Amino acid sequence: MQVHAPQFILASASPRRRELLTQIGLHFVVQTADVDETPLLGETPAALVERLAILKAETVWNTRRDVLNTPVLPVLGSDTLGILNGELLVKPRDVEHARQMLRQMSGQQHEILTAVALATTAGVQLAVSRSVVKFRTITDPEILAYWETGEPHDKAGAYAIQGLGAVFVENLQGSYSGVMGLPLFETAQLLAAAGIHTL
Ligand SMILES: Cc1cn([C@H]2C[C@H](O)[C@@H](COP(=O)(O)OP(=O)(O)OP(=O)(O)O)O2)c(=O)[nH]c1=O
Repeated sequence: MQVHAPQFILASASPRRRELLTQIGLHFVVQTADVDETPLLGETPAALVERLAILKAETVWNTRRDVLNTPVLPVLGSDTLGILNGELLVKPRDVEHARQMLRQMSGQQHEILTAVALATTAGVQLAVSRSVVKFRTITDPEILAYWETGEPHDKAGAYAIQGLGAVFVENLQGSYSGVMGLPLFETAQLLAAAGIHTL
């Protein structure tokens, strides 16, 4: 088996982000950043998603610098959230919260924002992907059955486009990988600007 040297550090616990980066042939190590994801008072969703992506990247960047006191590999951080009628769609706290979000999303369009931040010795570079997702009508029994599968528990907006949740998605305008948690077009551009190429 060939062992590849890591090209960067992924500051994320999300298996989806690992999967997407592996899909485009990148080699990386994971160091998770446990950050407080609570919105600040009056903070817009766009400002929140950018702040959290930067915070995740910078948190890991700073720990690496403290521990090693040497320049380190670039650090990639990311955050995903949804917006419906100006309200945030985050990870559900419980079945009631998921039910409340999915009822509102039923038959409607919502937006998914994913921000990607790359920390390097040159500072932090940021890219944001914005997608519009249209859901078909979803019934209450479907919402409960979906909750029982476990899939929505750790997903922004309480669904996964890459999973069973795909059956709710009538159409999508934007980035499929962005909705899934890491927009590959924007991520590849950020990495390329830091000298990390996929092709
Ligand atoms: C909308 C949607 C979200 N998601 C996921 C992507 C993210 O993992 C998650 C949103 O939570 P995030 O806080 O962005 O990420 P995370 O907590 O999973 O990982 P970390 O903070 O360590 O980076 O929702 C899907 O997997 N599919 C989808 O269709």
